[in-house]
Amino acid sequence: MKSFIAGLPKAELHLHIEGTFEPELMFKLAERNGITLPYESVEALHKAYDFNQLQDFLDIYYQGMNVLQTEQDFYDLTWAYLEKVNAENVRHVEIFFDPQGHVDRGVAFETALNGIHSALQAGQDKFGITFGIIMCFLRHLDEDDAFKTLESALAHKDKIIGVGLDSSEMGHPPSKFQGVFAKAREEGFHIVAHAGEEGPAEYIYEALDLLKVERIDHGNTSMRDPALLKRLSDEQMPLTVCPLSNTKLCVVDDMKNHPLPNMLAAGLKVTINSDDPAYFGGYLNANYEAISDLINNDKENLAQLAKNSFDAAFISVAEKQRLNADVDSYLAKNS
Ligand code: HPA
Ligand SMILES: [Zn+2]
Repeated sequence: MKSFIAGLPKAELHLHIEGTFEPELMFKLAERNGITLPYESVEALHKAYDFNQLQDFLDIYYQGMNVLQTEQDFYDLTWAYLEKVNAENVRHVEIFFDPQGHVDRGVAFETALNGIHSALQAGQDKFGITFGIIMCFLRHLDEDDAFKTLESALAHKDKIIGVGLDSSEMGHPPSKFQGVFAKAREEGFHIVAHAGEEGPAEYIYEALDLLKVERIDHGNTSMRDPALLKRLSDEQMPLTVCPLSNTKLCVVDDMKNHPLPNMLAAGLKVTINSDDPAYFGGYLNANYEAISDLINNDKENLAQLAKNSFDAAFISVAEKQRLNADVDSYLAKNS
């Protein structure tokens, strides 16, 4: 099944570029920028990746980000990710970045954006991987700060396709950001939000009704609310599910108890994603491999998840059809 997954054409729709920062590259860039990391070695840093909840991870994630200083750093980070996913037959990526995580420590919005964007453009030219950039608001900060961030983005609509919401979920419901998301919609950005990773099903309703999202990032706690499940299924609202993230952050206690099969049985449009692969133990194919047993190692089921990733992407209908046809012909040749 590993080789079937490896060759399957697929898209990644839930990926924080700062979460692809591998310890080896972090040490290299720290040295280049004259920064001393609070860890002795790559191994010591790896050992710190032991999380009981989302906040444990976020503390380390924001610390790692401090190393990113120059446009070249953001380029190198993004390029390393593209080389990985190119080897995994990923055909399209929509990646998050956290501008406030950089601007608040004196790194300009444009430094981060231009570095990420030019690497993605180079990846499209060299590997044919198409892309979109989604900027996320940090929900532990206030809505004014998010408004300022949106203001910065308006000059870069050619590079940013959407707006999302991430960071510490509990106590920071989507309703806190209703105004800034209304403005982002007016400005024509696509809208997504993390909801129901740790937070209650109520936060998923808020993301749908108040932010008017086009996809839900995670959405695990919808499983506790049959009426919400029915609605998500009726609307075919895509969920960007992240299996290795879920076990690493203890959202799910064990992969064998992952809700993916129940989500599919409920008729949800589920996609598989890696979230923060440098921290959670695997890139996109490893996430497909992690859930393959749960869907009976059935090639059609795996192919359906890949097709869902194209259906849920912010690309044209013609592109979706072309990419889905690639999945169908791959399945036909490899059944
Ligand atoms: O998994 C996540 N959840 C919330 N915020 C995040 N920021 C990076 N990764 C995550
Ligand atoms: Zn995420």
